[in-house]
Amino acid sequence: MISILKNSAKSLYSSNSKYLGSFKNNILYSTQKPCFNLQSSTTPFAFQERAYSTDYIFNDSGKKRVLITGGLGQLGYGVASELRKEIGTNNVILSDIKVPDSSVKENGPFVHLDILDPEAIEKIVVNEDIGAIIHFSAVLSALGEQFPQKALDININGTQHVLDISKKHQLRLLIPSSMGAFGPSTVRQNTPDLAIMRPKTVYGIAKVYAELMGEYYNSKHGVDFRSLRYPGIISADSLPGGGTTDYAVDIFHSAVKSNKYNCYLKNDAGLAMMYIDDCVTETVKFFLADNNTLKQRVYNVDAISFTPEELANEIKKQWSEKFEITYAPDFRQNIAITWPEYMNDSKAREDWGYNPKIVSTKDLVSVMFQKINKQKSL
Ligand SMILES: NC(=O)c1ccc[n+]([C@@H]2O[C@H](COP(=O)([O-])OP(=O)(O)OC[C@H]3O[C@@H](n4cnc5c(N)ncnc54)[C@H](O)[C@@H]3O)[C@@H](O)[C@H]2O)c1
Ligand SMILES: C[C@@H](O)[C@H](N)C(=O)O
Repeated sequence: MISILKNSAKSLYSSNSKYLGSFKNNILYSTQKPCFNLQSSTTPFAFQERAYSTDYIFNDSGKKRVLITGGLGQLGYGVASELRKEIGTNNVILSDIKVPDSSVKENGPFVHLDILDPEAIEKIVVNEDIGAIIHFSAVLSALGEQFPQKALDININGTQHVLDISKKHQLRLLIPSSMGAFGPSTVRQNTPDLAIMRPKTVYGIAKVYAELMGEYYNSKHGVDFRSLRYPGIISADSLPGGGTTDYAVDIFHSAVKSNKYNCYLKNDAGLAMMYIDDCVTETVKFFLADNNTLKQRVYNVDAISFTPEELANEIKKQWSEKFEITYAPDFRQNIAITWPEYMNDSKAREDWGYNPKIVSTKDLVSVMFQKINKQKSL
C-alpha cells in the first residue's frame, strides 16, 4: 500500500515509510514500478508509461550507485548535484584526477581517480557498488590540438577503459559526444543525427571512436551505452576547460571586468550552443530514461545558435552600449568552421522528451548576467 503526502509533495512513501520515488511536473519518477501521473489521474492515480527507469542503477537492495569521472570540469559538478536530487546524495560518486575544493567533499562522496588507471576504476566499481558510469574525463578540442598525445591517451584509452569495465560489470555508461565529432564535409545547418563524420581534430576523432565503440559494445555485449552530441556549453559559475566554444563564456566575464573582449573567432563564426542548466537537466533526464524509449544510442541535442557578433550585440543591449568586441582569429577559427551552426535534435525530442528552456540569444544573455551579478553580490 502507498500513501501520498499531498499533491504538491515532492516524495512518495509506502505505508512502512519506504521511499518510492519523487514527483516532478506531476509525474512520479519511481525506483519501482508503476509510475503515476497526478495531473491526468482520476482515481486518484492513472497508470502511464514510466518516465524514468532506475532499475538498472538500483538493485533490489538499493545498492547500485553512479560514478562520474572527470567530475571537476565544466559539467561534472552540476550533473552530480542534479542527479543527487533524483537518486540520493550518496548514490552519486564524483571523481577526478584534480584535487577538489573542500566544498566538493562536503556536498557528497568524492574519490580521486585517474581514468588511465583501469585497475583503480574497477576497484571503485566493485567496492562502491557502482551500477553506472557517467564518463566526463576528457581533453577538449583546442587543448587537444595543442597536446594531441595527451588527448589521444585520455580521450581514446580512458574511454576504452570505461567501456571494458562496463562490459565486464554490465554497467550503464553515458559518454558525451560533441558537435566536434562532425567535420568540414558535414552539412553545417540542421545537421542530422546521421551525417558524414570526418572530423579534423584529435578530439573529434576520439568522439567518433567513443560513439562507434559504444554502439558496438551495446549491440555485441549488452552495455547500456548512451551518448549525447552536445553543442558548446555556456555556464556562469563553472569555467570551460580548453574548447573552441569557450569564447562564449569568456566574453561575459570580460564584459563585466573591462567592457571589452578580444575574440579568437571571426565575427561570423556561427556555432551551436546550450545553456548549462539545460545541459544538466536534459543529461540527467536522458541518463535516467527507460532504455525502451531509446531508439538510438547517440542523439544530437541543440538549443541556440549565434555568431560572436550576434552575441556581442546582445551583450551591448543588455549590459552596456560601451561594450566593445575586437577579432583576432587563431587556430580555433579553423576548428569552428568545421562544426555545425545548428543541429537537428528532433529524434531526442521524440524519443525521450528533450526540451531545453533557453533557446534564444536574448534569454541566454539575460540569464548569464543574472547569474554573474548574483555571484558578485555574494
Ligand atoms: N563543455 C562543453 O562545451 C562540451 C561540449 C561538448 C561535449 N562535451 C563533453 O562533455 C564532457 C565533459 O566536458 P567538460 O566541459 O566538463 O570538460 P572539462 O575539460 O571542463 O573537464 C574534464 C575533466 O576531466 C578531467 N581529467 C583530465 N584527465 C583526467 C584523467 N587522466 N583522469 C581523470 N580525469 C581527468 C579534468 O581534470 C577535468 O576536470 C567531455 O566528454 C566533453 O568532451 C563538453
Ligand atoms: C563543443 C565542445 O565539444 C567543446 N566545448 C569544445 O569546444 O571543444
